[in-house]
Amino acid sequence: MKSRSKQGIARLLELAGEKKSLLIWSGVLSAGSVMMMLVPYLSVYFVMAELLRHASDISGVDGPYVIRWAVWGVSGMVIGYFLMYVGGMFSHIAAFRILYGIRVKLSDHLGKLPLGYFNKNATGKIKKNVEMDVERIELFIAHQLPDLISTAVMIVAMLVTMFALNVWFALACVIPLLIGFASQFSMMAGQKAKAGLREYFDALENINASAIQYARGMPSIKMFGQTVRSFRKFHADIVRYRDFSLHYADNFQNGYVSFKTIVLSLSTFFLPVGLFLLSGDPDNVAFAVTLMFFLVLAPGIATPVFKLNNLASTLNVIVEGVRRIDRIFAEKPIPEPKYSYKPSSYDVQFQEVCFSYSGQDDADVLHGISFTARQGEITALVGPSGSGKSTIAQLIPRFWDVRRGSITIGDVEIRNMRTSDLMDTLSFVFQDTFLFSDTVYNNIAAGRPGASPEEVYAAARAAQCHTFIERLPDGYRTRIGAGGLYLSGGEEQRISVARAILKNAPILVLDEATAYADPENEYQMQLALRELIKGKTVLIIAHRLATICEANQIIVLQDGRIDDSGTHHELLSRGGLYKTMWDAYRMSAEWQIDRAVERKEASAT
Ligand SMILES: Nc1ncnc2c1ncn2[C@@H]1O[C@H](COP(=O)(O)OP(=O)(O)OP(=O)(O)O)[C@@H](O)[C@H]1O
Repeated sequence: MKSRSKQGIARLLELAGEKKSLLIWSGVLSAGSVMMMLVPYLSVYFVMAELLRHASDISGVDGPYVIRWAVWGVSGMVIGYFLMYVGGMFSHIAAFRILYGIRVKLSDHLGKLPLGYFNKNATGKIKKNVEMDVERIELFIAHQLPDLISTAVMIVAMLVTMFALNVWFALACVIPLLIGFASQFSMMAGQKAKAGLREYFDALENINASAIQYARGMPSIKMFGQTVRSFRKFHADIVRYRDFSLHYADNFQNGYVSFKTIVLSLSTFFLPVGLFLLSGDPDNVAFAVTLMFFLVLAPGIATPVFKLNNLASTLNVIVEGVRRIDRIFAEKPIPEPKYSYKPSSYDVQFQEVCFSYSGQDDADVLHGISFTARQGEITALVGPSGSGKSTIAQLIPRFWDVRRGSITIGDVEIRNMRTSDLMDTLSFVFQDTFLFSDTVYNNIAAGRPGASPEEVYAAARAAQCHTFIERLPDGYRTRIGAGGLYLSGGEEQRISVARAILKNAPILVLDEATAYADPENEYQMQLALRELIKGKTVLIIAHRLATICEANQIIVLQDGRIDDSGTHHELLSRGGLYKTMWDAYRMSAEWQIDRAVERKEASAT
């Protein structure tokens, strides 16, 4: 926990771990490079001084001395560039290693978070944290950090030189500089500025989240003839971002303008001092040279000072970015047990399970659910929409943890199994199929890494998808998803069934697995599933009640409670909610048949 107290660069370095030495080297080399880059300035000074000293008799100039300084000047520049190049290499290597490290850590951590986290945080927001904030860190480490060091060193070196040459001139430069910085600093580093930056990040995250929602919702927007303005959230977020940015920039205006005016007019401050002192001793050549040197050097300090100012504001952005990345790391993963128990049998038992998505007991969507899905049997969950079927199914792989009660597999509470062990015992076919942007083959093979091609093809055959895959342009090598081919809902679902068949886990959860299948395919899939479920604990959620008539046990749910349970015939004979649902289902099926017959007769006449 101690590490969490670190912030900004320190936390970044901590995240960077062993790559710290590269950063230090890059800083040292950048500082060295800047020192070398100052040598040409010094050489100009000494050459000028020599020339002015012998202005009345140029033949008295020490030629070898002038040449020596010229060589020093050129060498300093060459060495400076070389050090800058090597330092840049180091900082880039460090930056990309850090980028890689943080991304791997983040994705690993995100993978362990309960699904509730993704519910609470929109995809766009997570994407911004994982992509933009991390990317900014790379930019900062690779370019801006060495720049920051070299700029700071350059300013210090220039100031030291100034003080060495003439304390009064130097003070006449430094005091205005400090006043300028103070006016900037008060605006940039105060609590108000920090809060502003936080608000700026929030506005940016909101825009990201609503932009993604906007793009995803495009079919509905088009379908219902909505305009951009009518997609209120996105529009409101854009307006909020604009207003906030303008207001935020406005706040800095006065400070920045006075800072810039002061830094750009440093000669206004030291020139009167210089002329006043020179008027008392007009023949002092050395003093005149120093004044001239200041006239060259003082405007030269403006560039690094502006740079330092910009980099300092970037630093604030980085600190806030790191804070947001840390916020993801601070999210608690699903707790893993110290020792993982492995079940020896695979009955799935719910005991008095209560659950709410928010964690609050007054928002429970499941109330005291108890049932056992036996190994080798099919248990079906039925009930009206929103009665809690999918929630029950998703508690088994611990997408969320129960609020009260327990779920056991065999004799092991699932919270006493490591996630990897729990996942090994489960195959899940979701209502909303998710396929990776990858080849069809890899999508199926994801079910069991290391499976042989024959096993992958056999799973595809069993899931009734081999034939349509063979017909795709590149067969199993066809890429699907973004940048590839799109499949129909039924095809996607059969590929996910093939994935589950390949995994061949002892517990199988099918959440509307045949929802998209047409009658012919549904029959084929039923055959495939019959093969798949032999000897396994099977939990099926189905709206089409015909597909679960033969289940060993049907659990009827209503409003998150078990209304009844039994076999199809038992439930029908009791005449409760199940019978009502069955009658409604039959009627709708008959209505569909009647409609089909009518259409056929109409087309025949
Ligand atoms: N991610 C979620 N966050 C908050 N509430 C949710 C979430 N998912 C479902 N719910 C709520 O939990 C309750 C049960 O939903 P669930 O999806 O389990 O029902 P279901 O019986 O599977 O419905 P359907 O047949 O329509 O899929 C509903 O009131 C729903 O609004």
